[in-house]
Amino acid sequence: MSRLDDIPSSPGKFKIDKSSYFNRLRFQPSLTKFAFISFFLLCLISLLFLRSPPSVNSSQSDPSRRSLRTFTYGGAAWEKRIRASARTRTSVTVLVTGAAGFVGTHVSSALKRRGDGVIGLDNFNDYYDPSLKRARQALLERSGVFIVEGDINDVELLRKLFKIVTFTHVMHLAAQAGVRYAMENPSSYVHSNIAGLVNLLEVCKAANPQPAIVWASSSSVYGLNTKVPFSEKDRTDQPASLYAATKKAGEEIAHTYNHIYGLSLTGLRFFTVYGPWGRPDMAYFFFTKDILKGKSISIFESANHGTVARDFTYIDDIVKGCLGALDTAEKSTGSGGKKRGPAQLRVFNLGNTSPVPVSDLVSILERQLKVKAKRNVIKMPRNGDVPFTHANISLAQREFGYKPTTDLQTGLKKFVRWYLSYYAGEKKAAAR
Ligand SMILES: O=C(O)[C@H]1O[C@H](OP(=O)(O)OP(=O)(O)OC[C@H]2O[C@@H](n3ccc(=O)[nH]c3=O)[C@H](O)[C@@H]2O)[C@H](O)[C@@H](O)[C@H]1O
Repeated sequence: MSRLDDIPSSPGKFKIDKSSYFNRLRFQPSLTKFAFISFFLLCLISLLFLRSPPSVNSSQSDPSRRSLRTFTYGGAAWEKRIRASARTRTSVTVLVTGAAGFVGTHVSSALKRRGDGVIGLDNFNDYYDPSLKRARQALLERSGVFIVEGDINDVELLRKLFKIVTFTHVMHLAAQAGVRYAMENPSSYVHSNIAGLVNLLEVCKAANPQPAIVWASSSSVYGLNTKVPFSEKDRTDQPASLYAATKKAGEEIAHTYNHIYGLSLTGLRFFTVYGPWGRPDMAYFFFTKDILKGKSISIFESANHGTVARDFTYIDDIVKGCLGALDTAEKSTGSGGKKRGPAQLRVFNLGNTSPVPVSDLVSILERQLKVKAKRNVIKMPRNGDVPFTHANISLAQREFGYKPTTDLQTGLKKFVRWYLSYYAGEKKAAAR
């Protein structure tokens, strides 16, 4: 008879006779008992070892998982810095995720300037040059904002922060940005924009009191819509990129957490934000770099030589919109994971309401930089881009007086001034 024949055909019939097993054990000599206990302890230790978290600061080689790095945090000095940064002269204390990012830095700085308590959180990933993020961090530190290094997917860290500080608000700006990069690294979008959002909302929902949450959605949710200007009431079910799809998913997830847990949630659909301390992956930024280097730039055109245009929005206008949304956010109604009543759920466009063709953006840069661009006009690749965006901002105007005041010419002038001085400074530092 083979050993397989010992196993009954139905697993339900297979029962270990525990009583006889333990009875047998009881009557063994003490040496056997000792051997058994030692073996048991050894197994337990091995199990604990296998389940222990990865070593601190271990970096992952898979680029899609680069932001899963673990971080060192904790300790009295760390908590002291958090408490100091959270000190408020108003009644508002905000956790800003993505604080070392472009919008995150500007918003954190504005909140701190007006007296709010601000704690930043950022994973400093290498989607673009991390030294720029470090420079933004240094800027914020000088104004008293501490950025905790960590990932929004780290539930323990989030819980710890909520234990140390009573946040009245969360300004959730951490995300995997960029429309075209989604084709290169799709999982990073799922990781940050979906899993990270859910993780954060889970911690917020369980907090007592629950904070009100304002978060970054995107103009890209309008996808292939042709009706302009884009209004919040328009359909958003034809995203052109995975980035857009994850932001749209975020809006649906927000609905769920509002409905079940009473979280107050406000999504802001940003329209191509630009300005000083901006993102190097965005066209206005790398066009500037390439024009100065004498490299050719690709300018996309849509079908039949159509113009590709964007409702470029200056960072200071976006910051005003973020603060307006935060100041009009009502309190969440739940506590400790239980809903106590209906809570606020909002979505706003934050755009400039005047789309500009990309070729005009290049002409403005040429004038500001005093260098002629080497233009290479090509058909827009199928890369997730949409031909145009145009915001209707009447809702944000009505709700919190949102009124953009910076045109592209003025905004780019400020950007170019910053760009030249920032990179001249970097060159000088490198030469030293
Ligand atoms: O509003 C948003 O929600 C998004 O805004 C931004 O996306 P976009 O509006 O696509 O900005 P950006 O890449 O600067 O391209 C600008 C223009 O240049 C064109 N473009 C681009 C590259 C190129 O080589 N040539 C070109 O013509 C291109 O076709 C486009 O017309 C953010 O990156 C994104 O994270 C998200 O926040």
